[in-house]
Amino acid sequence: MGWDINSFSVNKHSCSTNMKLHPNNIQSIIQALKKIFLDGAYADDVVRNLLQSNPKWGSRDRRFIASSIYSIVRWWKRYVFIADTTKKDSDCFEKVLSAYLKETYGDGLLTPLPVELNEEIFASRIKAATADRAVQASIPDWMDALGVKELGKELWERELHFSNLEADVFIRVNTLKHTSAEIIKQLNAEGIEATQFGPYPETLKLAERKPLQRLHSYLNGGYEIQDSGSQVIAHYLKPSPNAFVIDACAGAGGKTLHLSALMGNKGKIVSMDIEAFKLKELERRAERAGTTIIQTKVIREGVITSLKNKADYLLLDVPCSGIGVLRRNPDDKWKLSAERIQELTQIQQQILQEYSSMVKPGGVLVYATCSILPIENDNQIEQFLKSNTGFQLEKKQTIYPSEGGDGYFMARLIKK
Ligand SMILES: C[S@@+](CC[C@H](N)C(=O)[O-])C[C@H]1O[C@@H](n2cnc3c(N)ncnc32)[C@H](O)[C@@H]1O
Repeated sequence: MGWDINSFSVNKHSCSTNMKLHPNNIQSIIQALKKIFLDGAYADDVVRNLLQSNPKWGSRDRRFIASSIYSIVRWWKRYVFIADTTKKDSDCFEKVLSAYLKETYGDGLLTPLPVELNEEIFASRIKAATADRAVQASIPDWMDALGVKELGKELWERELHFSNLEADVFIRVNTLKHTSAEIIKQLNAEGIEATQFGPYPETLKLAERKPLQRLHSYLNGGYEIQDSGSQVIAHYLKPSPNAFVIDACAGAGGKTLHLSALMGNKGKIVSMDIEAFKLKELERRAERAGTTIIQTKVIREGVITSLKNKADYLLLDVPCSGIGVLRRNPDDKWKLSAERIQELTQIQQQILQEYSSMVKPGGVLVYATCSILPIENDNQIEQFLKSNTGFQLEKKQTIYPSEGGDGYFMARLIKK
């Protein structure tokens, strides 16, 4: 089934309730957008700092400000088009915000917009936006062209639609400490509804987005916030208890922690990364999770060769474009470039070629990305297998955003 271009629906949560705009809120949103689009700051950081530095704002204002910023980041290109402006205009951000507010709240607005928009022109620009998929779906032209080239029009349009929806919140129950039923009960007591999602009992989906980090259930290490697709990867590696596992691009340890739980906290995991600060965060999370089998190691010269033929299981969760997780990180659309993806594919192949030497004969390697593009996924595995005939592909899988979570790829290889 193809996707109708009009299906890239925007903020149709159009509120019929009356909406008053406070000048302070408007200014805060405009300043935040300038930081994101002019200074290159990340939306998450900007929103967090803004809310933290204004503790007196009420919950309604906080929600309005955060959701306006995130929605405009997601739909930036479309609103720039509708407002008929460019970043070079001195009132670009006021116009874009006005277009967003007018479309979202319509007649419910009780105060004037930052910039008044002509009714007829506004309606005709909304209509004209539908003539161009990259405008209507709000993505850069180069990304739209790459998506079609990589996936074909039908699949790309479908995944684009799902990549523009607001992301659900998933958690992974820490089975070293609790069952899913126990966590569901604890969350209910804390006013949060959660249900099991997908093939694994430890994956729970929350009924609505709520801050979790200050809840007892979270602080006690009962669960981690982790997308449902991301939770498939540790199951793909499927390490047995007592095995020697290397997680070579471990970052802050989302997958390491899951692996240690699947191993029942038995065996050994060496979690490595080139960034020491990420491993420090991993150590903090490991302590909260109550796991004791993880050792962290910053990758320096000689580290990889010192582990040659040692791993029963190796996870390569390589750096990637993040095109599978755009609905969670919409500002990546504006920060990525075709050149950066090219560079990433070279790094991915280098990591595969070099780090695979750590797998012992009979051992298992899982290569994973949070991308749905074959250039970062299937093609990398194909290229690797051509020059590494000692490995054989056991299975591979792409998880698409249309399946409910974020998009991921994983391939499981066996060393003969
Ligand atoms: C997709 S992220 C990993 C996410 C992590 N596995 C998790 O589950 O939370 C990729 C990681 O690779 C690291 N990285 C980048 N280049 C690397 C290299 N040459 N060797 C090892 N790690 C690298 C990055 O610092 C980043 O933390």
